[in-house]
Amino acid sequence: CDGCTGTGDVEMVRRARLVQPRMQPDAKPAINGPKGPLPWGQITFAHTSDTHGWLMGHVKEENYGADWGDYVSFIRHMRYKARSLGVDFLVVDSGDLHDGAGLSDATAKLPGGVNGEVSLPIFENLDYDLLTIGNHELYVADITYDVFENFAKFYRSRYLTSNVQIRDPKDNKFKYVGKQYKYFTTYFGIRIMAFGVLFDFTGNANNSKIIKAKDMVQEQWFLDAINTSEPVDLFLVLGHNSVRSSTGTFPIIREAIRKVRPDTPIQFFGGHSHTRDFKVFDNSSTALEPGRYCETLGWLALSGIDAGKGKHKPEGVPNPTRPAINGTVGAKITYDRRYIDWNRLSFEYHSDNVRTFDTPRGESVTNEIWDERHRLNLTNLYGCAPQTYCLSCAPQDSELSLYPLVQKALSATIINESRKTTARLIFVNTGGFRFDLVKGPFTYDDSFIVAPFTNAFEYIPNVPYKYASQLLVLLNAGAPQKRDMDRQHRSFLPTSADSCPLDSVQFNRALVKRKTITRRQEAVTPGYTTKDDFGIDGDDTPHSTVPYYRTTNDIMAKGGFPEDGSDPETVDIIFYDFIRSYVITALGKAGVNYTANDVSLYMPKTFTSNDFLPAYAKMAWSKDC
Ligand SMILES: O=c1ccn([C@@H]2O[C@H](COP(=O)(O)O)[C@@H](O)[C@H]2O)c(=O)[nH]1
Ligand SMILES: [Zn+2]
Ligand SMILES: [Zn+2]
Repeated sequence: CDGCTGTGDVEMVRRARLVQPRMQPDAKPAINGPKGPLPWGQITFAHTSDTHGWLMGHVKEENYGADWGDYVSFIRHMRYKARSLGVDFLVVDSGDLHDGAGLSDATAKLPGGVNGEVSLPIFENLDYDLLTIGNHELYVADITYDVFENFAKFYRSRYLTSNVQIRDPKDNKFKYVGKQYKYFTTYFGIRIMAFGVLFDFTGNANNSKIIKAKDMVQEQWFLDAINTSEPVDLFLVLGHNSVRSSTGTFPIIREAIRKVRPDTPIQFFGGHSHTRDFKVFDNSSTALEPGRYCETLGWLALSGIDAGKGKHKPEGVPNPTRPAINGTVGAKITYDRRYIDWNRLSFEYHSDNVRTFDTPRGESVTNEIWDERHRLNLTNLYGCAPQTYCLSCAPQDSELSLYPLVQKALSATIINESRKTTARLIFVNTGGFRFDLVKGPFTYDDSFIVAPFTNAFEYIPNVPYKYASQLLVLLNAGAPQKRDMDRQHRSFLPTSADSCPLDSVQFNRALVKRKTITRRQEAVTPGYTTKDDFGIDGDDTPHSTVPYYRTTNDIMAKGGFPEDGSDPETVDIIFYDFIRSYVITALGKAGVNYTANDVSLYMPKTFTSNDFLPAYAKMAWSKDC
């Protein structure tokens, strides 16, 4: 496979932008397209969530290959279209901007750097109407402070954090990261009261505070906001908050608003569970959730609000016709929703703008992304993965799965020289692995895509084996450290089935960012197949379903065990700091008590959960892809 060097210089990037598609003669674009025009209502919303730094798009997957510049261009066209249709259009985001891709995460590894310091300013090229905070803005104190000092100040009254505060180091006082609420009137006259509510998250760093939803709804400022004497035609509640799972707190907010406003429409925009979803609460209250990782743009059209001078039924476009609760006669509010695949074909098609799609701002955002990709060395090659290892496309003990590879890599790389004669058991949470590891060049960028967190390897020395040997079962029976189990899942889908893994730099212009992607006519491709409260017709591009297998909370790797197969007397128990409390609890259940004072670092602080796969790739995989 020539050209698969996996490295690149600035010139190469620039040249790659100019070259024609380098497809195999028989390779077809692995993409099929939208089923038809989007619905537009009296007010229509474009909704992102859980972008996790994927602003470069999925460079190895054409179906999710649009970058942030493409999205900026798309929104510009859609704002124009809304005005010409005579309807309101709002663009909203539900948080989790960090942890998941090199563009956001690599800066934390630079001296004095912070995760997000490059990606957030790129994100800011989008003129969002409303945004809110996610839990990934709160795990690390420096990130929260950066969001408070820069991002929240950039979006000013549009960044809503109704229940999240930060301790400002300047005066040691707790302050809201953004604003608690926003009251505003849209261009066509709809009067809106908006909030931004994070689920009851508890894993935050100690410079922030999350007020539980049940407490927030009793606070005077909230009661004043929902009881305001100003007219409110529509409540908007953004929230990094699953619309369906039991961890979601939207029902609490809804109940509080409904007590004083029984009939006012309430529209929720959720996130966090990485799922495409639409939930109906009552006939004028529903919630949308738009998936993850710049794979989906959520779209919601809503009509029937008793206000404003915008059209309820714009001409020449599909209008929402469904009441929230199926079969309701005479329902005032009607809805429709769509989940748009994040690619150029979808964006160009829906903007009715194939020839002049790229706006100057969109082009410059794309250029900035690719310059930063180079500056941050994201295409640096560790080795060539001999196959694709997936998170959920196969049973977790299958050779197709990522987890046997993780076990092998942990055994080979997590060795403390001074302890190497002591047998060790290494425990990691499967929630720390976020995306498939794809066949071909495994780069610095891919290291964040697969395992973005920088959790330390800690240990408890010399634990009697009779207790340690029970640990995995107890961890997996205990409280989950991973994301909700009911998430929608999707595995990696190669750009074209048998194309050679092109140089990661060239993936962009050569395949993903071709000006106009040709629609594949003959068959649907694998991808998201969503079932929500409105049924199975929400996906904008129809797909066939991909297989999905669940995983356990944690997995275990071994090292340094006696060669004769006998059990050691004692072992070192090694684990990510992220799961320390679960390990201590589980050991207690096994019958032996330890505390945090018994825990110390096993590997240097600088060798984290993000480093062991690169270390393994360097030692085990060829560099000749
Ligand atoms: O240091 C960390 C932080 C998080 N995780 C995992 O991530 C999920 C939460 O991710 P969302 O995108 O908010 O759903 C958490 O449940 C952990 O599984 C981690 O492993 N290490
Ligand atoms: Zn997330
Ligand atoms: Zn989240």
